[in-house]
Amino acid sequence: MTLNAESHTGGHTWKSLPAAQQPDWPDQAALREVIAELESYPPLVFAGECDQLRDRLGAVARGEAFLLQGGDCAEAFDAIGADQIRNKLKTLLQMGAVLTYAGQVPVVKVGRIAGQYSKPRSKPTETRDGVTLPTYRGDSVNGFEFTEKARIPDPQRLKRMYQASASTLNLVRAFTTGGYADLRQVHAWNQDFVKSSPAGQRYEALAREIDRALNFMNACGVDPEEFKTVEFYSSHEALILDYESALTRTDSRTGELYDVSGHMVWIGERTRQLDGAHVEFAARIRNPVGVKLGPTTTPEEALSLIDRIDPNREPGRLTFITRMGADKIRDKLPDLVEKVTASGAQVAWICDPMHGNTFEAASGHKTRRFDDVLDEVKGFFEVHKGLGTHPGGIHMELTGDDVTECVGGGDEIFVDDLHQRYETACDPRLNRSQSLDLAFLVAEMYRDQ
Ligand SMILES: O=C[C@H](O)[C@H](O)COP(=O)(O)O
Ligand SMILES: C=C(OP(=O)(O)O)C(=O)O
Repeated sequence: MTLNAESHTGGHTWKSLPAAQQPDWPDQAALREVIAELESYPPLVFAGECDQLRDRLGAVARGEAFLLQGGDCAEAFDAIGADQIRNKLKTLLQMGAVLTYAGQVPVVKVGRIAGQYSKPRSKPTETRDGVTLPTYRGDSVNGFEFTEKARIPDPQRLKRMYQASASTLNLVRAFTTGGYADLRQVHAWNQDFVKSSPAGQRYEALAREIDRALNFMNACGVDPEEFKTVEFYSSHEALILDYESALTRTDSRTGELYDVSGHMVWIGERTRQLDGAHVEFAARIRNPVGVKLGPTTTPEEALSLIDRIDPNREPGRLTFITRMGADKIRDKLPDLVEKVTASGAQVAWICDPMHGNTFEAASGHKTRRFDDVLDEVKGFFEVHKGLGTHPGGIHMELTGDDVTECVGGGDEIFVDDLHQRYETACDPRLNRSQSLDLAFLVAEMYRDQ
């Protein structure tokens, strides 16, 4: 990987195109200084790791593996302590164990982590008690606090985003390769949880089965290295192009551009304009790329996105993350999948059952019903079963903490409970128990498929 001056000018074709959802940085000189500094920082991930993830996602696209992608709606600079990161990872590892064992499918694990600091918003401003301020756009841009000062976009935050991503990724790498993620730890990931929750108890029963299987293999003299570490990748929305461009480098092996801020990046529902900068950016980098598709997406748009981002029809290069809403998925998804499949493209189809199912509770909290989330996933599986295509995975907003942000689940949270631990900076996340409930139900759906 080299830092090639050329890559910051000639190759960055997206810079001349309109980019939606960008902050109004008030101090352009300060922004330029920050960008120059970011350009001198080392990569957070290596191009070879991105290639490896593209291969793994190729297996998902071919129907040989399942993608579990999840994490915070918005990571926060003040939440990068070891416990918080470990809790998130633990939840994803537990979900991965459930899907692998109960679903009997290899699971590709990708966090919404170590870079998910930027949020596209529906409105540019927010009004409280007659006071109107710029909306919060993620810790990479401005502060969550509702004050004039906090809400001014500050480019220094882009450096903090890099630093927070680096610290998080460092710990994630340590946890996933340093023994914590060893499959013989399946019980340890559940210790603080088992007694108090039905999902934890169900998980414990599964962990005992995994243990027996491991003991059996051990007794047969088999103790594969694959069980001792976990392959885990980072991902985030490539939203703030000043940041992503500064972290886009030319790979010395191939001369190709890679966004080295994360292994996989995705383009959101609000920034996937075919003539916009984000799609051009996605087309130019070699990382595996996701694109969110909401209910208004036409098959023609999906096909044009494929032509732009995956012209060589390379399985693993492009992942379509559909987020239709439980009430629309059965109507909207079939036409998309049918026409994309007929075109010969082999994209990975992933279900985001979160973003189409948000509503505001009477208390003013943005929330989601667990049952709607589940129903969208069910619809996703039904559509793919009907068409004979592969339901490739799920994309979740979740946390390892016992928050009360989404209603329902086995350990039921009611609308009146929302205020108890409502901690998200933007959208409501499934808590650990709801995440595990969902993993068990998805594993059943996958096996039945
Ligand atoms: O997480 C996704 C978006 O940033 C979010 O749904 C936008 O939320 P808003 O409608 O409150 O702006
Ligand atoms: C903003 C997001 O989703 P979408 O683009 O699908 O609304 C997100 O996943 O954080």
